Amino acid sequence: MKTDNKKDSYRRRNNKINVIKIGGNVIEDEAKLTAFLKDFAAIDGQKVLVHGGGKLATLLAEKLGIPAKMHQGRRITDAQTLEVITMVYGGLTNKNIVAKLQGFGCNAVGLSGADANTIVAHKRPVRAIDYGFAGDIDHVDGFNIKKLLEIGLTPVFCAISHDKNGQLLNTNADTIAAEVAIALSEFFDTTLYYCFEKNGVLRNVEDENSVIEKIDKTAYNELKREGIIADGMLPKMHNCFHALDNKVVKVCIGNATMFTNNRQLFTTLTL
Ligand SMILES: Nc1ncnc2c1ncn2[C@@H]1O[C@H](COP(=O)(O)OP(=O)(O)O)[C@@H](O)[C@H]1O
Ligand SMILES: CC(=O)N[C@@H](CCC(=O)OP(=O)(O)O)C(=O)O
Repeated sequence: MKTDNKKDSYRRRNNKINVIKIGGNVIEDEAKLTAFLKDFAAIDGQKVLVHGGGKLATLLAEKLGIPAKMHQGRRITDAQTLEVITMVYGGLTNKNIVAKLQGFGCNAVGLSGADANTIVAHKRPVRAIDYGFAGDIDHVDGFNIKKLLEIGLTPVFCAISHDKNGQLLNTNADTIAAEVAIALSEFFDTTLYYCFEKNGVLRNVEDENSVIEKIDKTAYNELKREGIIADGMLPKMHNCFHALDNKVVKVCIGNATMFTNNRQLFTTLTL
């Protein structure tokens, strides 16, 4: 109890942090990605970026003759696919993002979960589906991430974890963002933003003006039942509520332009 009070008062005194996840459709669009990174660099205070890149991995794998296999939005990651995603997420995408952020004056450091032992996972056990080298997170080292922030660096995570036994694992970027936000909530008041190409959770996925501004758990279940939330939005929202259930203060889903466009609507999740 004593330790909790100490942690809480440390958090209240100092610390707010934004954990921001950017999705694959924005990453794939050079102009949109650059605009987003410029906005991200300009955000005041401490921040962490988590990026996906699933779309680019699919494109490059196919160019190499490795067909992408997905099940319920998760990539089935065989040994060859693991090589591709390591090159794409940990290499090309992560390093490009870090270089662009440096160009915008943000001192970013690119990380996979193996770096500084930040994200430890285990290979998902084979049940009905064998996901191959897909990792389910066991632990995020919020303390090590805080250390990087304290020396003025902005961590930029790709969607790769490791098993502490020499094995890299592919882990969904939305899940990484939620677990990083949860781990940092031990030290900070944490807000988690999921940014993508749409304006938020939409009542009609074809209509960008149909943003649902607030969704609580009851509304979430109803929207699922009505089929309004589907596909990639299902695991994303599951991650949102998981974060809110675990001390993340605020969770929003919105367009990658939401940080500079004051009139932009977005969705806020509440318990
Ligand atoms: N109600 C909804 N509102 C917005 N997007 C939705 C909705 N239902 C399903 N989607 C789909 O979910 C996708 C976002 O999930 P995903 O592709 O996993 O995101 P990301 O690009 O962040 O990885 C959107 O591109 C959209 O096609
Ligand atoms: C296990 C698993 O599915 N990993 C994801 C990681 C990338 C990701 O999440 O990218 P987006 O955010 O752009 O979708 C994948 O390989 O597609």
